Amino acid sequence: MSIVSSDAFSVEKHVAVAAVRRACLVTCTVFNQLVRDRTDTLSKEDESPVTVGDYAAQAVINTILKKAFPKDHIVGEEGADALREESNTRLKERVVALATNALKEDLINGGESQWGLGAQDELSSAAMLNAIDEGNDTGGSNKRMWTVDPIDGTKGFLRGGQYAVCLSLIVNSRVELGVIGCPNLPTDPAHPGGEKGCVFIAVRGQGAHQITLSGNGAVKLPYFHSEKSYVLQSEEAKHTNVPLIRRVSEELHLSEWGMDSQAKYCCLARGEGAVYLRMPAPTTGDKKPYEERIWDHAPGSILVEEAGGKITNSEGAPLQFGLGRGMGENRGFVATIDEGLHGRVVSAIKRAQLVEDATEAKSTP
Ligand SMILES: Nc1ncnc2c1ncn2[C@@H]1O[C@H](COP(=O)(O)O)[C@@H](OP(=O)(O)O)[C@H]1O
Ligand SMILES: [Mg+2]
Ligand SMILES: [Mg+2]
Ligand SMILES: [Mg+2]
Repeated sequence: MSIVSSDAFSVEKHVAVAAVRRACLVTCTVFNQLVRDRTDTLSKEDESPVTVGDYAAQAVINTILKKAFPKDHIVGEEGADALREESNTRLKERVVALATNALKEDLINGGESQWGLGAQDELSSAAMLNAIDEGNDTGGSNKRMWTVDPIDGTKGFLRGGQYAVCLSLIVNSRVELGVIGCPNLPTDPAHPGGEKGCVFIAVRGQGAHQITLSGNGAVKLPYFHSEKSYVLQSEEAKHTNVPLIRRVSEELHLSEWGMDSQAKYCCLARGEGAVYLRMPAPTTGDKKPYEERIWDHAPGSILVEEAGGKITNSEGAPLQFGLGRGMGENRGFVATIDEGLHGRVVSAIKRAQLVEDATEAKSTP
């Protein structure tokens, strides 16, 4: 029999919160200084955007993780190859400067340990790029590994909407800890125009909490009850199956709420939404559906579970975090706080898929 003490993963939690808060210093600076005039953004091979903020935030998080837990593996979204190209020297210099500043800055309410760099410490450009590349682990089932998504919802970030800095710890395929920073999310759902900036923290068996980005307070999730019942879904139509979600929402009398990033999981966990629903976008020809990545769902999934909710794929099966960087065949995601509603959503999806299949069969000559 294993005995788990109630403060299991306590050091990991403090390190993860410091890493996410420091990474948020980067993303807020980048948004205020750079994104507004649309500089320092590259397109990745899949045409998704990556900004100076994605690179610098991953450098900050990985530097802190490697200092605290040198033996741990890291599965991070970004890699530093593009920054090593001569044509991107200016971008590289900005990344290094931004990451260095965020690692040195005093973290307000950072507690005893700031998990940053001392004033005298310097990291070379090469060391910073190597830190980004520490995130190139392939993932897998029997290891202790962190997932890092330095900016989740990069498109939301670029349009001044929701985005999230996301970190999780997975041990032998099970998510044990998740920390999500949402700099643009109101701290109080009852006052959407009020203070913004939240950090969400979940540890397996210890519940889920929200603190402010400046490190104040701790509210246990869920704590809010929204008057309307919302289905939270991607703002980006290409990331999901919009017509199918519409059918499910209509059947269950739920209102749709489009939002970028894992901020959706956070809103669900605190009680603002009823369902998080994500279904693979329809593909044409032989093209396979998009394979989801572990860093896009591991932190959000533990947040929902520790808030008392349930998350599975659209067929009611558990999510797979031990297959590698990807999550295997994409069957979508269903998360709810209310367990009874979860089953109703899974059934409604089945019915909506039958209608979808019948419509497709009719239109195929
Ligand atoms: N075709 C697709 N289907 C589903 N998800 C996709 C996708 N293309 C990219 N994504 C992922 O969707 C994430 C954003 O999710 P959401 O739609 O909930 O805002 C992106 O994270 P990044 O912004 O970190 O790249 C990216 O990993
Ligand atoms: Mg991306
Ligand atoms: Mg992401
Ligand atoms: Mg990202």
